[in-house]
Amino acid sequence: MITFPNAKINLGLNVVEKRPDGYHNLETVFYPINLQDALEVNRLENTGEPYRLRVSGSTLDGSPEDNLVVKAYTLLSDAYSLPPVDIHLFKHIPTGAGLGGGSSDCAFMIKTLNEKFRLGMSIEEMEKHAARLGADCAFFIQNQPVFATGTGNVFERVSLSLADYTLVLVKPDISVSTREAYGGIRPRRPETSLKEIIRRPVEEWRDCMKNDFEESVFARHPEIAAIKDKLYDIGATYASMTGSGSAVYGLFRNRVENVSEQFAGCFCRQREMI
Ligand SMILES: C[C@@](CO)(OP(=O)(O)O)[C@H](O)COP(=O)(O)OP(=O)(O)OC[C@H]1O[C@@H](n2ccc(N)nc2=O)[C@H](O)[C@@H]1O
Ligand SMILES: Nc1ncnc2c1ncn2[C@@H]1O[C@H](COP(=O)(O)OP(=O)(O)O)[C@@H](O)[C@H]1O
Repeated sequence: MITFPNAKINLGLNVVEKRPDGYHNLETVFYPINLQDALEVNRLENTGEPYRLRVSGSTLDGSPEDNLVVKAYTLLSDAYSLPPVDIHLFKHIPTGAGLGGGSSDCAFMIKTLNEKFRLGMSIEEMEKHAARLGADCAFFIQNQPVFATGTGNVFERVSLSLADYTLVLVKPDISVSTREAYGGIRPRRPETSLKEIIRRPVEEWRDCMKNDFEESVFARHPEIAAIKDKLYDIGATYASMTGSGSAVYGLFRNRVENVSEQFAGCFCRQREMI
């Protein structure tokens, strides 16, 4: 069985408070985008191993046990009797980007195992398992635009469509650690809730929709700030870093000419919004 785990962007991100467990409560809108890995899962016959993982496309650091698709398999193996599996992951979504690629692979692995081996889990059960493996994994179970609170695991559906926009996504060759990014933040509640801001026209977002990670990440990496400025220079209606970075996106009313040349040296993709 083959599925295509997609990336997300954050529309605004407010880190509102630090929790006693060291994590942070946030408010953000998660929005799925058209940039995908591929994940194939088959039964593994006659090898005696519980699983085999092959990764192609871009390389990933760490051993197979560190991979979130294997963590998802291992977690579900504790609760259900699962046969050995042969996993092939084609990585296309850049990592350390704020695009949630690893989290999406994890959630799609849970959905695949549920369907392929008829585990009978409800959406809520799958979300609960996903949330144990990463703060933003649960979003990818339903994969619909949501206003997210808590650590990024409490969702409220929002009726928002950006289907009329073109996305330009630019990821410089810089990785930002999520843990470090949270460390650079002084949490506070925004004056206007994001839930209210997303109801305004996209043209107004530039003046009121903020990603709280930008201040400290841009101070450390001015190259990332320069990408955002350039996206506005070439006509973006709205531009922002996504999540804890380092990818930056622009929403455009029309397609952009020669976009790869404008951001030479960066991973750069242009896609219609979902
Ligand atoms: C910043 C966000 C916003 O969408 O996305 P990304 O930039 O990773 O895509 C998420 O909150 C990232 O979620 P995720 O990437 O799943 O985080 P995890 O692996 O669970 O946590 C990595 C580390 O970040 C910190 N962390 C994470 C989430 C959170 N709400 N508060 C935190 O303080 C913790 O120090 C944790 O050890
Ligand atoms: N299947 C996977 N794909 C990508 N990263 C993974 C995966 N499994 C584990 N990881 C680890 O998770 C970390 C965060 O990955 P990812 O979710 O892609 O980025 P981000 O948190 O920037 O959105 C990476 O540093 C990587 O080592």
